[in-house]
Amino acid sequence: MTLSRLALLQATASTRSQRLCFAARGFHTSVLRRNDTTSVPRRTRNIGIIAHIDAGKTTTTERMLYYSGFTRRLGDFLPASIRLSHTYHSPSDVDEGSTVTDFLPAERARGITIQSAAITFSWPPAGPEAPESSTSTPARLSSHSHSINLIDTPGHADFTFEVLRSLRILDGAVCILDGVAGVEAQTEQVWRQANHYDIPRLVFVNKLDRDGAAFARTVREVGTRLGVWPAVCQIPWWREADSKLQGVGDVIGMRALLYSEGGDGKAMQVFDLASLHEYHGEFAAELGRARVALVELLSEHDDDMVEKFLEAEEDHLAISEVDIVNSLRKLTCAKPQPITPLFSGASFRNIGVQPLLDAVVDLLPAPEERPDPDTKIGDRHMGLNQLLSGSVNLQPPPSKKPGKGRAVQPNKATMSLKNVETCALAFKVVNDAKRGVLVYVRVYSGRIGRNTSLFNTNLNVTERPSRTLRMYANQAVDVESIAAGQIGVLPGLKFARTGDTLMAYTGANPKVGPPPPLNSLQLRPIAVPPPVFFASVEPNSLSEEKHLQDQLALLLREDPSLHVAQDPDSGQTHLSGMGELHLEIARDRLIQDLKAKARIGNIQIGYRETITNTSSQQEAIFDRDIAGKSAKAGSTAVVANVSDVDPRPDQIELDDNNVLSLSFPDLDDDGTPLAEDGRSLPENLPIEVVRSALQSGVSAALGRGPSFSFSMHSTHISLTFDITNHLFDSTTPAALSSAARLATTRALKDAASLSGAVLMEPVMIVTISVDAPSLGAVVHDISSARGGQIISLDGEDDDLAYDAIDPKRIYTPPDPFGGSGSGVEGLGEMKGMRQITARVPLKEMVGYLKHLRSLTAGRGTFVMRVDQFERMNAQRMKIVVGEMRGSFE
Ligand SMILES: Nc1nc2c(ncn2[C@@H]2O[C@H](COP(=O)(O)OP(=O)(O)OP(=O)(O)O)[C@@H](O)[C@H]2O)c(=O)[nH]1
Repeated sequence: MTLSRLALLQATASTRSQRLCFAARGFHTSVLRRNDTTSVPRRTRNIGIIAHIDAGKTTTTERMLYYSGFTRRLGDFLPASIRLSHTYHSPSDVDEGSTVTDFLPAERARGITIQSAAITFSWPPAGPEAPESSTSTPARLSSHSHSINLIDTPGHADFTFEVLRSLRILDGAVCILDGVAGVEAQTEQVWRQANHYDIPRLVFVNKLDRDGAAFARTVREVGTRLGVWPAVCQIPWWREADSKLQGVGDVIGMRALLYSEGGDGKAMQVFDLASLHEYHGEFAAELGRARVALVELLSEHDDDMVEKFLEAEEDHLAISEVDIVNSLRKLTCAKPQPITPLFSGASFRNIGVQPLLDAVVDLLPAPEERPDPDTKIGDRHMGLNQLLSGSVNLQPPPSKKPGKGRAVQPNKATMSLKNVETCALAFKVVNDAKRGVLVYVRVYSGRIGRNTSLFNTNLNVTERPSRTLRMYANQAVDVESIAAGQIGVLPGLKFARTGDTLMAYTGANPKVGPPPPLNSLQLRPIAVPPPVFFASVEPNSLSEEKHLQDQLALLLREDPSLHVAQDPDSGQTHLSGMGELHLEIARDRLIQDLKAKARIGNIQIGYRETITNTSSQQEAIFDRDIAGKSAKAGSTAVVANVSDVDPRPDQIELDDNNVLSLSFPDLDDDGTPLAEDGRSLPENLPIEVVRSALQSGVSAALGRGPSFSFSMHSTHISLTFDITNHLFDSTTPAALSSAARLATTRALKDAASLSGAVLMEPVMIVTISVDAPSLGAVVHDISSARGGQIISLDGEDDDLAYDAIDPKRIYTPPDPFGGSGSGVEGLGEMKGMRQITARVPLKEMVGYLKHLRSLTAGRGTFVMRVDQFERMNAQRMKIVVGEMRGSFE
């Protein structure tokens, strides 16, 4: 018998028919203790909250912080312990714009979450008020205080990259659904991304207090649209008289929690099954049915549960709470996840949040229980621990050119692994008005202390944090160090950007860093999606230019899905991003928060250019002074469309499907002259430096197409650096880069002059949710007026559709508003909202939300992502070019 159940029964023994009124275990508020034992990895949970926009992520997070004792009032801006020294008074809640996690001014103004904030708190609360029962009895994990690092992720489609960036450092996630809207398009998108990273997930069906709440339908949609069996662990408890949500039934612990109406949710009445039978017999019977369904579902996937069931003499209700939790935990952390534990409530009404927190601790994994983190060196992937244990051969393959292979010292690379002390991933950079730039890191091995030298493997620089902090929303607390499995914050770093890998390495000159190939190690690399919108940025005056460039650089450190390109001829700066809202927010951040004095032009679509012809060979010799010193270098370029060139094994993949092939006719792979008496590269120009300088020159040239100044797409560049004609005494990396840029630009112009430019446009995969009566009008609008192509209705022909889950086999309790529980008759209601998936050019989607709303009486929503860039036909190009000319005038 578990302690909580024991306590419950003791309490019920005296006045069995009376209802009990006490704060349930772990549901106390208490003083937050920062130096408790919760930094132990197995007592840590790194979790995120994911969902569709407005599902209630921020409200639920606020409640979590409140119940954990982190804030003293619902919606308090500052954590309780820090607030004591401030005289800060704030209104409450998202609607009033004062929540803890949405703290950027732009977020407050818009009432949506833009940047994910990382917050640490304890659950159950640590400190003297924490329950003492836990240490002696191995009951549920949630009877011990755990440290929860919570990342609040944004729900808007424009911030998908921000969600991805957070997902990769999470060990688990809570997916919040709106109990009225059900599974929405953005949720599906994020769910799939979480599948990609194998993130164990729980579901919380929120907003069940609202009229029209449909728990049963939402549960079934979890199965049919997210492709995972919903394991209903908590059912809503509707009031008999008026069907208002009053509490929840805990299917794991077989008890019911009754919340007082209008209360803060801390105190609740707890009924065990016997007293529930007396109080609300029908609900007690439903709780029993839910338990049967849960045990049946677990048994289908977990043989241990079958055994427990047999041990319990086939009585579903007799299986212990701990056995249920163990089975749920095992299946939640399985790869792929076959079931998702599902909870219910209404965080705005303070119902159901504490059991959800218990579930986070009980069912989601500790960092050490997660698979070995994906690591990349060159183009090879491996687990970090696998790498650090020395079981990966890091030797480069022998040179293919005969007779020129250099003997590599055996085990040299492997030996250097023992010097890797720490590996961490910078997953977020924020410019804090008070503390300067803060870099959020997740540490994967070792620990980061104050002054640890960190080598940035993306930028090849070493830097040291001035302090090590834990972040409590926008409040920072100093800590000695940040250990493996933890999330922390480093101030004082000047270069680290979101997504960079940081490594502490002993025994090397900090300026040089670890030896190759370790110096290129990447933790959990992600591909940055292509930007599809841009706007010009111009300083208000010349004197503002430097400040503007600094602030743009900061913006890019914060958000690598933004791009800044400078046109060397016009001097114009272009800021590009993934969506209209993305750029609008970037603009606000630049002007309002970072105080850049600049004008931002209209937001326009970022088309691409391509070529259909192969250029002639174009040679360029760069010969000019750079920083007062003469600099000279040369190179030769030929460009073609990628489809016209056979792929080479050593080609370099660049952004936008561009490909670079570098040729060194008189050098070996490692830079050694092929001829015995051949000229070699000078010491200050090793082959890696030459390669990287040439590549950066080519990338710069590709940023500006020959006809419309859009970036190039699907272009193959053959660049030749021949030591006899292109290397001079004054050759420097900067000169090499300039020569490569010049040669590539000339080749692009030559190719375009032969056949004219071709524009490419972003084509999106659009998922639209509409009410059934509007379906016809929306489909017609997409396919005729917008030139879109319908791919599927209700995900039927979608490649990604899940077909293994039969909604008739999903258990659900009945809904109070006419909906029904399990059974075929309940399925008709799922047709309430229909889903259209289509491919549509982005140009046709600009301003679409407003139009969709008018077609659907305000009920339609959509999300979209880039499918690919496609060549425009001549007629379409004429229209687009005409419009562009108009907008340029
Ligand atoms: N009735 C009801 N309203 C809720 C509940 N939870 C949240 N809301 C309301 O729903 C709206 C959106 O809530 P948020 O918490 O900001 O949602 P979010 O998911 O964080 O939204 P984004 O940050 O924009 O993605 C607000 O008006 C909340 O007050 C609930 O349980 N019941």
